[in-house]
Amino acid sequence: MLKKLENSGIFGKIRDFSTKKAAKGNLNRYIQRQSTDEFTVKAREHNYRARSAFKLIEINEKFKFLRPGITVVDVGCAPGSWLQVVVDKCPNGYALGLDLQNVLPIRGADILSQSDVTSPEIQAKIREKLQMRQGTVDVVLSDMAPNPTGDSETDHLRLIDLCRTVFRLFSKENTVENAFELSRKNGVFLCKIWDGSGRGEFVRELSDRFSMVKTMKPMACRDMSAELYLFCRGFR
Ligand SMILES: C[S@@+](CC[C@H](N)C(=O)[O-])C[C@H]1O[C@@H](n2cnc3c(N)ncnc32)[C@H](O)[C@@H]1O
Repeated sequence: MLKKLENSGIFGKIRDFSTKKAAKGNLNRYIQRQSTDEFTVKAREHNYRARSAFKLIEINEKFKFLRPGITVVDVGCAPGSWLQVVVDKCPNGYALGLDLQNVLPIRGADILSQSDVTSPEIQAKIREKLQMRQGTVDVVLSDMAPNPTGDSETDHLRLIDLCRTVFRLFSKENTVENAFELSRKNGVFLCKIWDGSGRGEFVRELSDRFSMVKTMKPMACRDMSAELYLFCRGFR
């Protein structure tokens, strides 16, 4: 990759030699981090499908919300590393994952591939699957990421919108036809956002419905990334 960039002439545009050397050095370090960073290596060792497994593991170590026997819905689950963690931490529970993309099967999880959470038909399917269980959900996870447009503010607002769609699906006074119920006994909603101007308002909306809303950036998030996780507990 470094060679390709060199050939593209990008470094030729930097006149100052020391700056050029520093830029190449930074990029080299970045490329190395991509393929060998601690979490990528650990993910391979533990057979997780993605390094993001360690984000959920860290958040769970802090808040201890994944436990045996619970029902978990994981929205935007592909390739499936969060689901792998859920299945592992919640034996005898029920894990339902869905994603726009195809997701390879995971033993112990129910998966809806090629499924858009904003579609009423898919929402009806989720509700149907949950009704076959006890009906309420203990934990709703959303690690969704829409395709980036390149404009960070637009991307930020689109992701908040997606998170809001999920939030409204289990909200008490919602009028969404296919809503399902989040447990009032310590129900948890964990969602990823990309930081930006709409964060405050969304956190306020969540705070109206949850007794606790915490913002965190797990160690496995890449340094440059604007991603943050909102952990909400105590649904009312
Ligand atoms: C960062 S990945 C999730 C990684 C996953 N947590 C894991 O650990 O394997 C984000 C996913 O969100 C999905 N996604 C984006 N918009 C979606 C939507 N409207 N409905 C369902 N999934 C969506 C994408 O297809 C993508 O696979």
